[in-house]
Amino acid sequence: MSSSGKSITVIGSGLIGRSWAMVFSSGGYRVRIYDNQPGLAAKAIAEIRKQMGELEEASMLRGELSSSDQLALLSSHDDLQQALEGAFFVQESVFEDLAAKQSVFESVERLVGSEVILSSSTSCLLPSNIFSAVQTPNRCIISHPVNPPYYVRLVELVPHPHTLGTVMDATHALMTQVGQCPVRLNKEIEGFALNRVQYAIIAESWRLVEEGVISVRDIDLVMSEGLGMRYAFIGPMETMHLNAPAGLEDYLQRYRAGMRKVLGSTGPVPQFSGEAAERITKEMCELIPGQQEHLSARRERRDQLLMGLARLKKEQP
Ligand SMILES: NC(=O)C1=CN([C@@H]2O[C@H](COP(=O)(O)OP(=O)(O)OC[C@H]3O[C@@H](n4cnc5c(N)ncnc54)[C@H](O)[C@@H]3O)[C@@H](O)[C@H]2O)C=CC1
Ligand SMILES: O=C(O)[C@@H](O)C(=O)[C@H](O)[C@@H](O)CO
Repeated sequence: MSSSGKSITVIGSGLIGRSWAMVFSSGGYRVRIYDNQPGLAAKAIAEIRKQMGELEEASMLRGELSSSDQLALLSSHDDLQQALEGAFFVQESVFEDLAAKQSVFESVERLVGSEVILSSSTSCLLPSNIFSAVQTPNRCIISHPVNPPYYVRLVELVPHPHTLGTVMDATHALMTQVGQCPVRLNKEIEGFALNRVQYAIIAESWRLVEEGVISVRDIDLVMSEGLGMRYAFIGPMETMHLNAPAGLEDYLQRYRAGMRKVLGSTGPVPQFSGEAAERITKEMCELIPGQQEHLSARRERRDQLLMGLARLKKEQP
């Protein structure tokens, strides 16, 4: 898929809209950014200019083009029709509010051809709800990024019940071409995949802290120094596979009872409020300033871990 001369419109110039603009322009696409708050899209470009300069300075700018060439692809617009001119793909990134998103897509559909792909960045809203007022939902899709999208490249592609396979394929190709890592969901489900897993982890972590089983600091270490060190490089399926030299049945034989006992005792979803919330916030404010020194040690740990995982794979039959 060539980007030359092709245009993408980003609607909403906040944290995610800016990130999308940087990602798409890194792939050589012309990007028109629109925000309904006059002047905000222009401010977003000024912020992007600053970020791209810093990234280029640190040799971390994505794509083949220089920062000035990428910036030349960006334009800000306070008029929606102007922003949509020539777009083959529209990425909505307005507030996580169903009515706001429905209204955006109603307006957009009146201004673009039926072949233009309409995509939402929503974290959790279902496509069948977001696009409920769209006359031609077969060109609609969710492209859910993960914060910060410029560095965390996963994009969940979630179809509306009527989304065409060609629209899923074209969006997958676009996201791959701009360097993201798209995954395909075969149907819509609350929370998609990433947030279903993320919220399950958050719920159990919250419960263990709220019930005084473990401290705020230590539950985060369970993730950052334990599961996260593995999950940064291999997923849960590969983890099971590598943890069972005698095969998955062997793994399940060993852990099935334990998994059932643990999952059976996880109980109702926590309130996510009250004393635990205050305690977590207080402790995080005390902990975070000291975390910077960890980051510098990460690279060495990462290389050691990759070596360890490579050895695990080698030992596989
Ligand atoms: N913040 C995060 O970590 C992530 C957010 N998302 C999703 O991305 C979307 C955007 O999130 P953020 O960038 O964090 O929000 P944000 O609040 O930073 O930015 C939203 C922007 O949209 C603009 N806006 C609101 N209504 C508009 C309209 N009708 N037309 C044009 N512009 C409009 C606002 O002026 C604002 O600049 C949400 O759906 C969110 O759930 C997805 C993944 C991660
Ligand atoms: O965590 C993320 O970056 C994304 O999964 C999101 O969609 C939102 O931030 C979400 O987690 C907020 O609940």
